Amino acid sequence: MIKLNGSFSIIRSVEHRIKLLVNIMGRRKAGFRKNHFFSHQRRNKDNGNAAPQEKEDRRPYNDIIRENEKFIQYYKTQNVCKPEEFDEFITALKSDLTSTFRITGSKGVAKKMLALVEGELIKECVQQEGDEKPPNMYPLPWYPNKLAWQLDITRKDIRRLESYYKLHNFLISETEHGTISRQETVSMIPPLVLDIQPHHKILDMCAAPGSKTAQLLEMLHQNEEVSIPSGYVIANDVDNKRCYMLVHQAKRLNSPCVAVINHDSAMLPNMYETLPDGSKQQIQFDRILCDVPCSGDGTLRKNPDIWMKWTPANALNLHGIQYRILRRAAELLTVGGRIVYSTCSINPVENEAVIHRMLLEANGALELVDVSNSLPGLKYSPGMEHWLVSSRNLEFYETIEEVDEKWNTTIRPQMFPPKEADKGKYHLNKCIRILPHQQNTGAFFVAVLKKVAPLTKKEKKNDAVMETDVVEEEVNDGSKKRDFDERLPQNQRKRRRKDVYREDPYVFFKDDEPVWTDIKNFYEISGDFDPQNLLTRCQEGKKKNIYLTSGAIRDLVVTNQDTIKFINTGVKAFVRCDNKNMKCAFRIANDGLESIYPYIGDCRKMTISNEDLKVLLANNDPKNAPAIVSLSQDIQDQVENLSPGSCVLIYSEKLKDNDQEIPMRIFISGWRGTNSLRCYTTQHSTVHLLRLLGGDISKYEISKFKKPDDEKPDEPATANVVEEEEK
Ligand SMILES: C[S@@+](CC[C@H](N)C(=O)[O-])C[C@H]1O[C@@H](n2cnc3c(N)ncnc32)[C@H](O)[C@@H]1O
Repeated sequence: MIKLNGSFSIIRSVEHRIKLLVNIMGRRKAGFRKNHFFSHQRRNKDNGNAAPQEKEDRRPYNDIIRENEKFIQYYKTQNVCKPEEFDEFITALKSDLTSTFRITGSKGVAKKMLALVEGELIKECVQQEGDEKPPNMYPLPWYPNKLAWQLDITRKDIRRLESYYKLHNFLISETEHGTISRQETVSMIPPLVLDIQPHHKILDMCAAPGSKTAQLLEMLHQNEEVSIPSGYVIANDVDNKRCYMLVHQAKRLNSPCVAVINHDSAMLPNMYETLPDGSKQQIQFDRILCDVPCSGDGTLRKNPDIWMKWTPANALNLHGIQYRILRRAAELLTVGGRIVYSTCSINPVENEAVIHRMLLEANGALELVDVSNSLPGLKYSPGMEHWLVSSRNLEFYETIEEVDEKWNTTIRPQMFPPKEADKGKYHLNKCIRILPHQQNTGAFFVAVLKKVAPLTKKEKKNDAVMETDVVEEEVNDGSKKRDFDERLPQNQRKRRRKDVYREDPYVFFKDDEPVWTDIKNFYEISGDFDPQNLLTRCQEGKKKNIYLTSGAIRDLVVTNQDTIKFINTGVKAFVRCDNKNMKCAFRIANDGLESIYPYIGDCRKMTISNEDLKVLLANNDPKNAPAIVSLSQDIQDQVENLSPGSCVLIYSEKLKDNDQEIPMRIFISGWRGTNSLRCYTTQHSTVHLLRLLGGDISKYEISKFKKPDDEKPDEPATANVVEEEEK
């Protein structure tokens, strides 16, 4: 055992012992699970990582003392960075985090957004009057196509300083519209190294609030030629409330290829899919993200309250659940598939120790992958191959044999590093550890694992299967199909009966769905479209909204809805609108338009010019829709062939990229009235589109700092309407 400074290595007084006991008993009362793995319910809502926030700790961040002697001693002893860098490491951790965002959307839209960010945004929003040196704003070198940007302004300042209100408005409206994602720099890394392809079956095991799920979905939709990719993302979180944050994320991205589910991922039931011959087979995922719950000390810059409650015990308590989540992921992964394991913790017990334990148990079936080449320019430290395990009192141990008996329940043998002779076997140096001073970010840990062989059942020891044993389910070969009703272990079957499913049902269309004939005829939907992928959320009565899923998601929901708690799926494709002028009771919704557009007949499509679209956007109040005669002759000619009702407006532009031309196409749900034309857009989308088209957005550029009397906008100000949600 290595003893540090005496003040930490022993419990000094009887009073202290009593205090500790009372503390522990208090916690037990509240429920062990709640205080540990489920404590995210009380954590900062935007990352679910930080240590539990006690009531008495709630104070303004400025008042928080960013000191913790144990923390300093712990990481100094662990040698997380070179000794000469340690002060820089701590200084960086004590400073506030800067802001970052990613540009998303189709290639064309992203290109145009990038031009705005590089041009106007810097000039207008960042550089302030009289600023000699504007804040630095730069693209992250390792993120493809300059689509991720870091601003050396803190998120707090952007929110707080009046001079940045335009930047704040920009970030809010574009985030709500879905064209940018506000995401921490380091949090962008796991999806990048998962190497996603559009046909992949992807599982995001701990997904809420969903910034990485969003990134996974964007990557799934990378081939713009295909409106509905064959792959999908299953986004899971154990916390029911946080699942609805995932629903919000998924809604922004309008994908028919995502389902949100609500389970403890360490015990995620097997899921099944239907083969062409109608038989069922267990799903083996191609890619799995395990962004596990963690102590979150890598987020100290964003969540400084962690300074006050950090202790080595947090990591010891989390190691078990982190490992069990990773182990379940390894079971659900196909051979040849990839897992990314990530945490925003600096602690090797939550990082390398979990990976080492997994590699050891997998016995050669999993290998660490070196992904350094896919992140050019990223500064990081290689994974640690040696670390110490410390008690909550900062007694450090090299091996399990040294551990004092009193820590037997908290310090486990699997938390220790590989023995010197075995070091080379595991290549833990292939893990990536990002420290805050390396490029002014939060701290983060990423490991990429590849499954090279099926997991095998380990030998039983003393007639008892060890807790750590890995058992691969019988899967995938068709010959080993399991009785469908028996796929859950006993304990989960009981639990299922107790569960109350509050979600509305997912009612997929049948072949002869009565409303479908009208929709199909009115929009001249092509025969390639499978109406069975449409669903409603009500069994009976008038259908209000009709949602679309991909065929694979439909099969997943239908096949697994008895055992999987689906929280949400489907993108809104049609909305009821009982307008007597239209021969169909449903209008097209903007949300599903990108997916459904190729199937809609030309009879309901119109092309629209920049000028006409700007006029529609500036007047999209239904009572004030522009008269058709006030629009261009081209629009008037097209309208002649279009009966009143819902239609698609198509705006196209060709963007120059060196010698290449990149097409940008935007689809908007429109309404051809008897004498007028309008588009359906929310205020955020209106602002976004006007921005993209070079229109006037001055009436939306309202400073939230101005008192209502100073300025009376004729529409509510963007910044006042929606509060931002960041990760
Ligand atoms: C680090 S956060 C995930 C952040 C998310 N991946 C993102 O990028 O937005 C960890 C999440 O794990 C969830 N969680 C904790 N224990 C879990 C478990 N056993 N199974 C599934 N999710 C769990 C928490 O509710 C929390 O939302």
